[in-house]
Amino acid sequence: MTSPRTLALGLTATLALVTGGCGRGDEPEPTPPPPSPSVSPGFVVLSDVDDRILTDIRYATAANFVGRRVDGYQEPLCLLTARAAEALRRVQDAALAVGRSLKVYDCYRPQRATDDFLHWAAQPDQDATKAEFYPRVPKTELVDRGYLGAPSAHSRGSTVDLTLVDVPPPEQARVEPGRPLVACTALYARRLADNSVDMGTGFDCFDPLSHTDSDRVGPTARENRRQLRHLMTDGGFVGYDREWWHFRYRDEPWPDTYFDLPVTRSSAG
Ligand SMILES: C[C@@H](N)C(=O)N[C@H](C)C(=O)O
Ligand SMILES: [Zn+2]
Repeated sequence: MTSPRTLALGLTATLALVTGGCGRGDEPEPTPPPPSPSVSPGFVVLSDVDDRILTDIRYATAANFVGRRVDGYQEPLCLLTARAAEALRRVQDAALAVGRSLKVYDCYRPQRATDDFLHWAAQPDQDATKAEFYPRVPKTELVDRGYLGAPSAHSRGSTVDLTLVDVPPPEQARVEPGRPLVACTALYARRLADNSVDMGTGFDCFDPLSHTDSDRVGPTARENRRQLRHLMTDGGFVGYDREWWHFRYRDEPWPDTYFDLPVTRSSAG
């Protein structure tokens, strides 16, 4: 069993303390983790708890802001603490009752994946995905502006990135490598093919337009964001003012522990 890491890791810990990571808005400030015990997080695979929830684990593919599979994502699975997964199952019940389904983009995120993000963010020349994912924000500012958490609540196993999809779900087009990049801030019909409802921006669009309460998105997107937030808040999750897709389970079992197990079925249990 890989033990959780303390994050007394120089750059990562320094960034966490200096920037507050995703500690803005509704999210509490991340506290420096204590020396980590050797504990098993008790993760479950979300589809084992609720196979009605759609999954599109972008960091296990090249369809993400880094432009390649991210370190630690060995399988396209959503791992979560049992508590968060059960809560999400209840949110899915409520979503289906209003004709919509949840679709998760990211769940538990190993610390090595955050390290990969930070390493990528520190390479100004690796800007191949800028036109799509952060067209108006310099990559060197992604951490300071709160779009990348360091450390990230995702590594505690009870935080999810997700959206809403109509039921029955429209077909999702395959994302072709080498496709022309379209800004995530573009109109719904022009953005990266995704079967989700219009949220005003694509997922992982690092831009002020993604701020949950932005008044610069259209009325449909505003209503869809309100609906997602309402469903998640009622289910015990806390949103984040910088990213409409990011929610942390309020009663998380590991509020101070950051794990580094890879995303693979054998990390559950
Ligand atoms: C990278 C994005 N999907 C996200 O989750 N951002 C927050 C701030 C995080 O990294 O914790
Ligand atoms: Zn997130």
